Amino acid sequence: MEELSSITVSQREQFLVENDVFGIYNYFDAGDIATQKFMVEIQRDKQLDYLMRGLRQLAPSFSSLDANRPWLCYWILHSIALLGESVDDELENNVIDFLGRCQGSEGGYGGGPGQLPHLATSYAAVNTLVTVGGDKALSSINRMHDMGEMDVRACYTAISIASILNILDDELTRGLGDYIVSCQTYEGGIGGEPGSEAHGGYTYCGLATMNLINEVDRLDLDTLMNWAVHRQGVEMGFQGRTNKLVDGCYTFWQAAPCVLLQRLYSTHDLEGVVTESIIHPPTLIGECNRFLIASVCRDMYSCALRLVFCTSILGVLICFGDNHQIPDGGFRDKPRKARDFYHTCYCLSGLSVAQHAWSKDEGTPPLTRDILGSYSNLLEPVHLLHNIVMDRYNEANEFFYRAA
Ligand SMILES: CC(C)=CCC/C(C)=C/CC/C(C)=C/COP(=O)(O)OP(=O)(O)O
Ligand SMILES: [Zn+2]
Repeated sequence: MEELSSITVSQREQFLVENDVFGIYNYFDAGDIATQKFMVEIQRDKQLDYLMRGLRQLAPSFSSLDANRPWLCYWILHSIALLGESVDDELENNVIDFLGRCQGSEGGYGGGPGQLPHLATSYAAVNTLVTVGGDKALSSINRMHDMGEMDVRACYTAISIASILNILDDELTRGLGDYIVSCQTYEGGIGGEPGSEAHGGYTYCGLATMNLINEVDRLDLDTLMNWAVHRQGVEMGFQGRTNKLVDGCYTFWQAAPCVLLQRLYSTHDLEGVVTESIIHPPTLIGECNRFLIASVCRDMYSCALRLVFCTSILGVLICFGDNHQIPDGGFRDKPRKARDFYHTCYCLSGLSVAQHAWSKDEGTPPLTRDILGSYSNLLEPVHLLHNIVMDRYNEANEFFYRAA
């Protein structure tokens, strides 16, 4: 402890996280096959139980999230959809009715009934209604809109909503590409505003937006990719920004950009950059020095990419949602933190992205080697630009195409 007193707060926190995480990996490595299998198994029943209970009733401590109620609907319903399940008609109707009461008279959704509409809660509400699916949910959305804020998350939520609802036009996209390009930093990632530090959350938002408005080639994609793959630390999880702690939710915010870029490189015929890698999830389990592998591969996209995906799956399953420490389902930020619906949503989303990263097309299921643990861990694929389960997105796409 004497040694610890001479280091900074951040170094101390990093040290403690590494200690926790390596303790879990050592426990995993020392375990027999049955223990290891159990630790990497997504316990669907327990996850669903946690999510369903949250959808019906929340504890009084959730009152601090009163301005985020559409987000709670999205985190929970999207997690349920990722697990390949849906809710009964009564709950669906309650969700549609509740979100209807959050909708402003001039369009947009507030954080709760009577609250001012906000782009972020509008994004959560639209994604929830698309996830619920069906004419009643989709036709409950009033497609009028009103712009307000100015940062990369606001750009993304507005464009994501407009794209899904089929109301994207030149007026909405004018100057947007210039703004996002101006938010890409010297590190390669994207910050929330010009001059701000690159961060995984905004990098996802910026890259997804540039894809949606067909201007992605204007970003420096090589430095972006380089920045994103280097956000994975020795703990195997991802950090949101340089020198910060890993956190389970960045498994989505950082891995989705990696997959988006990988697909972009493939369609631009730059397959040499992303070639088949020799490292597969089973090779990593119980194997000697995974950290050595990480450092050897640091500058090779091919290895780095597959490594990113398989180690992040391992990390997420045993550190952010491990069965021996969160026996009742749910995922969390990091060891010692409590589970919550936000981290459950984004850990599961990141797992899905990683599982489906190597599928050739939408209809082709992933190979067994790309699913860590049993194949029953397979999650539904998501639309990378909206983080909505693919078949729900396709239904909404057709619906709003007809409604145009
Ligand atoms: C569509 C949508 C919801 C987008 C949100 C994207 C997102 C997650 C943005 C992150 C914002 C941010 C700077 C967090 C830093 O928090 P921190 O300092 O507590 O965390 P850190 O140490 O991990 O950076
Ligand atoms: Zn987080």
